[in-house]
Amino acid sequence: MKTIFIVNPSARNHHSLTSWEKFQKGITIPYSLYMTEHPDDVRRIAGELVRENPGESFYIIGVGGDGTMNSIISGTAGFENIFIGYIPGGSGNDFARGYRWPRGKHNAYDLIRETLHTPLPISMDAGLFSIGGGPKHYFVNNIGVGFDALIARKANESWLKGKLNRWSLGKLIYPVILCREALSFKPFRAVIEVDGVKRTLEKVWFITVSNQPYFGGGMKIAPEARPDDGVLDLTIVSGLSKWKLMFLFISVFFGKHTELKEVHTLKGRSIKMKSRKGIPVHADGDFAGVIDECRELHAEVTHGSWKMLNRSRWEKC
Ligand SMILES: Nc1ncnc2c1ncn2[C@@H]1O[C@H](COP(=O)(O)OP(=O)(O)OP(=O)(O)O)[C@@H](O)[C@H]1O
Repeated sequence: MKTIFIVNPSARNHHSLTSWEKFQKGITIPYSLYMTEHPDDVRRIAGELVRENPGESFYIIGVGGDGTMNSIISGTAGFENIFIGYIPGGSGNDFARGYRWPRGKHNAYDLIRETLHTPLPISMDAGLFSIGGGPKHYFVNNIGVGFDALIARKANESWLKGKLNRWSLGKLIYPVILCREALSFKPFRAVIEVDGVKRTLEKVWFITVSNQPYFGGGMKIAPEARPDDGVLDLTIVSGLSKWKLMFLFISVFFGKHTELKEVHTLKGRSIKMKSRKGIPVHADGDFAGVIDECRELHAEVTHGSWKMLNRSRWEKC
């Protein structure tokens, strides 16, 4: 079993490299290190490892945030002998929350070391999506259409996120942008199809399709979602007044928003979505495109498509 660390030096607005350099000094297990410049580098690295070491198994440990874990899982899905671990180093780290992985670097490292000689893999799901019949991409946490995608996009573009990340306060950007954008956002009509059943929804703020419960740095948007159950969880927010949006924003941290009459939940394996005007889409917190009448979103679950290296935290529940 070989251990490979794949570090995204640009996570947490480039602050992850400095914290990795400090952390690296404490690693006692043998490992190889790759710094990636682009998300696509991971597939090339995984391909080379598997070709050059036939029959060998690998622990691939991502170091970064949710975008980094998306790139690691997208780049390694389909390789039989790859087991994925994580050293959290991003701004939001919802991957750690949703996959019951330690959020502290040192605890995460201990968990990886625990299974070094006796792997305890667990198969996990991912989601696949495409827009307007374009290329398919993976998501590991969730995709969102509407207001949440708008917030994610504005937050990633904001100069303030970089400044806040310097003090590990990056997620404070979300309430700031939410208040600003809520004033001008216009809810939209959407047509969705879940496992073949069509519905037209009016005055939609956003629709999230989740593989695990968390998004936006700790908001429990899909409290019932499990990344190993073979289904995706939809959270639909529609017909909400602007003042109630603030209430929803607070209650979502506790997963209580689903009790509001404006919040509906569904489960499904195959989802289609379209809307009349250009509505933004995010995948794992990164802007992924827009949907409209001609550009439909398709999402599906890929059950058990990758392996996480330690199942011990799932056995306790
Ligand atoms: N393996 C990779 N190598 C280089 N860049 C990557 C890699 N994976 C993702 N990226 C890019 O780096 C950006 C930031 O990475 P990431 O999302 O991991 O950190 P973050 O935004 O600080 O954390 P979080 O998503 O948890 O809030 C991503 O938006 C993506 O474009």
